[in-house]
Amino acid sequence: MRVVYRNGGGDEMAEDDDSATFQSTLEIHGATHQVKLTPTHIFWENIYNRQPTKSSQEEPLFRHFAYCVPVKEILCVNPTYGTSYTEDLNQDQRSHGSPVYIEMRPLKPQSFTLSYVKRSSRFKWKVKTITFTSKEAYLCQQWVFRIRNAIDKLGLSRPESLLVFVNPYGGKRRGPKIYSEKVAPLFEQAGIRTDVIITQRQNHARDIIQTYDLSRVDGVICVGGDGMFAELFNGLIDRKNRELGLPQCKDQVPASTDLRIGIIPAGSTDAVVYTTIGTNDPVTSALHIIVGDSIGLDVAGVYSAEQLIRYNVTMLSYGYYGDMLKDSEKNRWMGPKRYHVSGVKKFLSNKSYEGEVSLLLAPDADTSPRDKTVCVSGCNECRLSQIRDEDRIPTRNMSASSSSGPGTDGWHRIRGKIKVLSSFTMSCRNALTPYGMAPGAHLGDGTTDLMIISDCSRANFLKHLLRCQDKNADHFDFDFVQVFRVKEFRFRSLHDQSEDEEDGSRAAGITRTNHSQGNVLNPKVSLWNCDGEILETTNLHIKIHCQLIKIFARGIEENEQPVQCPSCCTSCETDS
Ligand SMILES: Nc1ncnc2c1ncn2[C@@H]1O[C@H](COP(=O)(O)OP(=O)(O)OP(=O)(O)O)[C@@H](O)[C@H]1O
Repeated sequence: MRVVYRNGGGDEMAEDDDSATFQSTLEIHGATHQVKLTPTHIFWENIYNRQPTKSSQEEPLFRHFAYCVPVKEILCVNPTYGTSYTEDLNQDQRSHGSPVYIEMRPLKPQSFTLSYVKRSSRFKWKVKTITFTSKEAYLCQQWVFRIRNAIDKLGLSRPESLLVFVNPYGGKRRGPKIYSEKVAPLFEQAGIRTDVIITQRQNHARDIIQTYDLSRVDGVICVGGDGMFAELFNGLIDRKNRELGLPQCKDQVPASTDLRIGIIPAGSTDAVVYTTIGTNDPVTSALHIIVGDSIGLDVAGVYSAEQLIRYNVTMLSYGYYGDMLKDSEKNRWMGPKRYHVSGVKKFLSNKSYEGEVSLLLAPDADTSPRDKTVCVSGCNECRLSQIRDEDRIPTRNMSASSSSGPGTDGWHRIRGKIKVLSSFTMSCRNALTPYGMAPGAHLGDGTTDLMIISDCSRANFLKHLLRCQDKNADHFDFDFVQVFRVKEFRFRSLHDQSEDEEDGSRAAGITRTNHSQGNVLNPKVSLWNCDGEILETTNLHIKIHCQLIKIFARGIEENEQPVQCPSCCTSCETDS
């Protein structure tokens, strides 16, 4: 028999005949249910609600609705005990009766609660708790044991201990409140130990990571925005490579970090959580951490004169977005609205900057930034890229379609007045651009989507900006916009006297540099916006490192739809 099962994320087909490892009848709200456990799912259905097939055409499917939860999305299962005798005594009896109480509880559980992930509105997860009861206490003990065993057998690598950094300064400054009210109780319920540090200053978290005993934790969490996340992964990559004695320079592939990073969104943009989970809901992020999700993210190494400046994962942008960020820092008190104010100011100033972009196209360019395919959970392109990267298969070179052809070294060169030069290592979804600034970019394919907007009129630039917010429009489809999927690129300003250092001596060690501070005063050069932080070095060389870090997420879930509870459902209980 096959049954259509229903969980919070949509109807799901699952075989329930042969693979049941445990089953019995149990009661939910006094109604008898048939409950089954298989290695991957737990199912329950009200045995009196079975709907026989209406016609023979429905065979072999015996279609009726039951409930199904994947074992990997069970948060915890706990026995519950009946009320104690003393709880039945009223306050008067307690205070004036016998000074000594003997607590009398049933020794064995007569019920157990199952807490699991339930999908609510788009991409959002919440906790659902349901209580199963039985007159046979032994049966409840067995269920708790079997379900815990099923979770263990999946080998999910769920965290037991976490180092948590809370940024009290980012976004609307609600990080500490979000953590203590929405996230800490969930970690506690899941039995996760935490060491919580409220950051006191910029780079505080990065400094702590350099010396903290990381062997004690299974992950590092930031409660903050993209800037805070960047601090954490920069700190972790630094630490790993320092311990291995690897220099962080352009020609050295950095070692990847083992510890996963979790992000509880409390920033202004939260592009990483929007792109990897689909929503900036703190509870959803906490639940992805608790169930032990994992996904690899590409990291762009940003180098100047061969030396590493920093690592980047979202947007790295020169021109308009750099100027806008610089201006917005003065208005941090406005919260996220500061970006709108500065965006308008910089739009009106309509500046472009002369420079040269050199780029090396992605070697396995079966995909393009303008593909309509979106990187989703379990993305095949990212999986293949990781295998290719591990095997280091020699790559072929492709010619660019709209740039000057490659030189003998395989590099394409584009020179001119540039309004925006943006590299998107992920699609960079956010509240304003729901499909992201680079909708086709992948999380882990070892490439970045490089957009070049040439000098253009304000009206044309406005058209482009408006299209970024329209999911049906292609904001790359203008003659002043070019986009390439690249593995590596360089930028050189035609007006930066202070930096012709690409051929300088190779740096060793992990010292990070920030050259040419003098450029801040040079009106002919702009700044870089690197994951929402300002970089004042103008001439940069960028290299993408495939899936260098791992985070607690699974990517955007395709076809995810909330499901309305049918009226027959007896399973709905408390949402915590
Ligand atoms: N106590 C603190 N005081 C000042 N700055 C801090 C403090 N703690 C952390 N920071 C810094 O605050 C910066 C911004 O933080 P965060 O990324 O969390 O918020 P945001 O910039 O508002 O959000 P987003 O990056 O998503 O736009 C980070 O660079 C971080 O280093």
